[in-house]
Amino acid sequence: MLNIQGITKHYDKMENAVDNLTLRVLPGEIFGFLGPNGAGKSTTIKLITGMHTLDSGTITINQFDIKLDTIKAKQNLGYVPDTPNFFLHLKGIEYLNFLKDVYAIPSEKCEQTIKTLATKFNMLHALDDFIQNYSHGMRKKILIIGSLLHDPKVWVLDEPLNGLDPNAVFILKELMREHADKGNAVLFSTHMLETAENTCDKIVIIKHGVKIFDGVMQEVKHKMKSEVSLEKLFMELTKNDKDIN
Ligand SMILES: Nc1ncnc2c1ncn2[C@@H]1O[C@H](COP(=O)(O)OP(=O)(O)OP(=O)(O)O)[C@@H](O)[C@H]1O
Repeated sequence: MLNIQGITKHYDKMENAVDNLTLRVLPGEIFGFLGPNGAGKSTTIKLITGMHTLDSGTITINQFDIKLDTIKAKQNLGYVPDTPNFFLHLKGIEYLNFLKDVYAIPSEKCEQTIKTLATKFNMLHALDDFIQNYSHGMRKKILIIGSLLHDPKVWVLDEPLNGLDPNAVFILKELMREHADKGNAVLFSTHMLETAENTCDKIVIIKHGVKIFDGVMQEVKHKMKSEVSLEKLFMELTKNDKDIN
């Protein structure tokens, strides 16, 4: 459903920020995207969204190529950026209604989704306030709500857990599971390994833009013949630069 094939991106530095990366997120899967600071996670996610252009490789979102069929690809994508400081001059409800118009979502359906999600995230009371006056976590929540209004086939979240309170983390994990269980694909980046371990069906670890692990925890445990934690695996892989996959 999300198909990333041999993508490469470099900025002005000599080395690639993302280097020949391939990964697939299938319908029904939650994919955890891990890696040390500067590994290339946000760059990859921005390539998926079309905010950055690919040097080479292809990305398809529900079979629509982000380069060749940009509008359709974006219609199938829900995106939560890592920094939530957007549309600060709008009220929460104005931002959500703006998205309703952009994605041409029927009003009744949209209102219902807003009500359901805002209630879950304890944001109903804040919808008439300006986003500028929101806390970091509230800004994150309004972006999460907005990213789901059009019921995207592929939901991509860049460090969504940062700044959320424990209740919101719980709700978000539930929403990711529900969204995947409806046959959609979910990919999120995080440094919170314990959450990744208990939320994700599969994980990929990258370093210097290169994939160093891609698989399911059960496979890892089997391969290493021990009950290894994701934290231990991560430390080992990112320290030694070894590809055990
Ligand atoms: N706009 C940019 N211009 C130039 N270099 C950039 C830009 N954005 C990212 N980079 C570089 O690309 C590399 C990958 O950065 P990226 O933000 O994708 O990493 P990340 O895995 O998301 O890191 P973190 O976990 O710290 O958020 C880094 O070396 C970074 O300095």
